[in-house]
Amino acid sequence: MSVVGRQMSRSHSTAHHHRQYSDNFIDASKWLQSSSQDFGYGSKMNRSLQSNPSTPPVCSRSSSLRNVGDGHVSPGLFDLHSFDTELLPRVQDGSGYEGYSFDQRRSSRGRSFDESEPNLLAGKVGSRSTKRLPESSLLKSFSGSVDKERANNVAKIKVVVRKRPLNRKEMGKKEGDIITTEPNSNAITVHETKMKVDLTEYMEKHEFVFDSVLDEGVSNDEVYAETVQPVVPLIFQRTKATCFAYGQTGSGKTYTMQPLPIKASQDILRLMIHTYRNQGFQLFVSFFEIYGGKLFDLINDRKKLCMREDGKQQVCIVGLQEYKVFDVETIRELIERGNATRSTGTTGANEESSRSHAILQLVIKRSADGSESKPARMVGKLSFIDLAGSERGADTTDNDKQTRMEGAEINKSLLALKECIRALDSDQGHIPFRGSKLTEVLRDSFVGNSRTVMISCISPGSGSCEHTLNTLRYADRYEEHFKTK
Ligand SMILES: Nc1ncnc2c1ncn2[C@@H]1O[C@H](COP(=O)(O)OP(=O)(O)OP(=O)(O)O)[C@@H](O)[C@H]1O
Repeated sequence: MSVVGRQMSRSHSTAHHHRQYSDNFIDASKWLQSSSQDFGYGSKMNRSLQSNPSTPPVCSRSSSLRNVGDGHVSPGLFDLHSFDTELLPRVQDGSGYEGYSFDQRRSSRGRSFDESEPNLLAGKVGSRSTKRLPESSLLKSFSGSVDKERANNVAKIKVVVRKRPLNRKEMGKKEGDIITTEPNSNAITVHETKMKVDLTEYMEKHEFVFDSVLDEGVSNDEVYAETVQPVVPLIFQRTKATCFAYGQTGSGKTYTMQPLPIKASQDILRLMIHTYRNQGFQLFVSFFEIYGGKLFDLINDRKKLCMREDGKQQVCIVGLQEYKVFDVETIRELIERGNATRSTGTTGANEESSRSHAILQLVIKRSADGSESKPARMVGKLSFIDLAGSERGADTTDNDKQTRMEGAEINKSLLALKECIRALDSDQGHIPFRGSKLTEVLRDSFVGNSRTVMISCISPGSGSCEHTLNTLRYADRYEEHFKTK
């Protein structure tokens, strides 16, 4: 298998096993899940949600054809391919950082970005120093030729493993931590207890190597710096980037994915305000889920969506609401709204959300000349996907027909996703995106100038050994090594 983009170096060490026990856990809420349906939007929110409830009319050839309340579905508000990125001229180089502080501007509204961090990271006490790119370096390093160089340096595919701490339940069951990581290494070892025919126990070690291994001491800020932050500037350069969280239920997918879009939109807005100031970039958010092979808009009352292919075999999600956003607070509120819909929608509680794939997209658009009066077209896109629990794919033997069918659908989509990532990894011309709804929806993220980050989340307890091995094998791009003792 090709080693395209293999990154063996680490930006930080995994040495510090400052274990965080379940007391540090926040409740297993879904993405920024809100307990209330009433979000108490302030005036700013009302403006953002009501006056910009969707792709503005100027932005899309299809945008004027809105989805109407009587269930009639008209050409979509959000058409993944209606914006031909190739028609756009490359954006001008950044106009430079002018010392204008976005945080200062935000603080005039009484709350800065960084003040909001604790909400996102609640319950996670980072045991390491946070390794974020300083703002100035983020802004300065992405202009002109540096952009191109950096784009080439960002791996096309990056696979990161994140191990969470043992939780109270696992400790209660006296489960041991069977995962070890090495300092300054991207290797991870699973210690599996096995039994011989004479019933004596032996240990089989499974060693894997990934692009990056993040142990239980790594904070969400560090996860962001290691995964999504490097690709953020690239989406201004016509890149489509996708970040997945894969793993069994309870392994930390939501905990990991939850803060990433907020952090990414902070950086996107910073770049729009500083580096690409006055260049007409606009940021849009959409949030939907794939449940049982069907699409639902999470920020539009779980409205059922349909996917169509146009004459050019380009996929459109008909009716998906897309919100133009100007600040992180609005994005946060939209995500909360989506999460609340996801977990309290007609299909039920959290249990169900681990059977759906949640897809949040940040899309950057710009008109050909950067003016607001001309239709804006997609420049780049960043998709965050909180995948269904991987073990749900095995629900195919369940007695309940619905569960079996859901399991089969999840299985199909996770396998199709793996096939697509493998095809990308080995630079195959043909990418089998037709294998499932999930991969079809993500079609444009796999073709052309794309970046993919897969975060494999694993539980450390001995009771999860089989699922952990399955997750690591799913993500494995290199060779797995076995040792017994
Ligand atoms: N790295 C971590 N540090 C501390 N707590 C964590 C970490 N990862 C996950 N947790 C906690 O573990 C629990 C399960 O995590 P989470 O809900 O993110 O799992 P999940 O993989 O999304 O599950 P599902 O597939 O059911 O949605 C939560 O209480 C969460 O706060």
